[in-house]
Amino acid sequence: MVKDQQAAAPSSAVRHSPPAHGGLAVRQAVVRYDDFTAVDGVDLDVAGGEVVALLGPSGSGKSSLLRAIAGLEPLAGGQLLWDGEPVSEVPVHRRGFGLLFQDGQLFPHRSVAGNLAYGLSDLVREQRRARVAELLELVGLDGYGDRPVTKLSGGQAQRVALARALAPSPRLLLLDEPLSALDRGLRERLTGELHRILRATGITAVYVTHDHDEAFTVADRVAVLIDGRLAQAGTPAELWQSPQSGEIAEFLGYGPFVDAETMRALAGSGALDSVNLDRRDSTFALAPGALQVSPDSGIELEVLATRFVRGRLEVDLALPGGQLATAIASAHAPGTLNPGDRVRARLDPGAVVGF
Ligand SMILES: Nc1ncnc2c1ncn2[C@@H]1O[C@H](COP(=O)(O)OP(=O)(O)OP(=O)(O)O)[C@@H](O)[C@H]1O
Repeated sequence: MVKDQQAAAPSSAVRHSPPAHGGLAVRQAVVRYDDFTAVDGVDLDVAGGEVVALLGPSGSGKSSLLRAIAGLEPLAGGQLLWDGEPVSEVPVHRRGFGLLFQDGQLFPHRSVAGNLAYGLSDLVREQRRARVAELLELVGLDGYGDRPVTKLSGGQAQRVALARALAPSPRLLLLDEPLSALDRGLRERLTGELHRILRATGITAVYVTHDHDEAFTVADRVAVLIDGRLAQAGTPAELWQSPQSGEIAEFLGYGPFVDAETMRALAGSGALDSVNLDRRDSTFALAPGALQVSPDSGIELEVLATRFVRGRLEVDLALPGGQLATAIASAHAPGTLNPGDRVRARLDPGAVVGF
């Protein structure tokens, strides 16, 4: 697999702006394992220079679709086009696509520079050296060229793996959960880094993740897969503002879900007419932070538990229907609210969607 990836047609320059042409079209893609259908008629377009995240719960078919795009899994139906040309029958190493997996699969016996230079054998020595230096700078590892890869931290190793995947300037970069083996803090930092690096190269990319925050940070558009089908695709803002089903909203981090009666109690009269709410809806989903503890107005609710998270107090409250909802108590110091206390809470109607 690594060999195939490295054999992808190399070229010498990092692109610093999106290509004028190029783009992937997935048409009615089907991936089957025996009689189990893992990807079920997915249509997806990725324009040149665009980063699209495939987001979905475990087992929703994200990796299967990515592997089919790479050519590592055959399509049982549908088509893949690059720049309008069919590529479904093109072997992996001739697609010109780069791959990056959770475990970057570096060559352990080579140095950092040796790993990066592997796919650059068509360049003369000086060009190769310059390209390796350029890539190390791009991923924030200036001066690490001589390091054995066995002496890198997990985060550094994934940066090297990314640089190696970018080295031959693939026309499409396919990333499968590239940060999921790292701990949370590092993952959050590297997510922002990845966003910067992908933008700086102007590369076209498909990024598989089950983490909505990661998808929203890295991608221009997000395609949500559920049970092998494309449930919804849009920009992060479009998805967040208008999830098309409760299932998608839940997966994006909305919750709790409340009925219209509870919603009316929370919102107060009139609030159901505000932008996002429709009186015909029967279920409403609250975004994280939709409820705020307020000293002087709002509905009175009982405190069930409190937590101090990232410098602010979060309070679990019992809603009128008995459900639990977390509110932010920005004006309260830790220890000033306790289980059993009653507080007032206000709802931000813009942070609620109805179904
Ligand atoms: N080689 C295989 N043989 C049989 N079934 C498979 C194979 N690979 C995946 N599957 C099944 O296909 C479905 C989709 O798997 P896939 O790995 O594509 O999902 P995913 O969304 O990437 O999940 P995860 O986030 O857990 O990696 C799952 O039910 C999985 O068990």
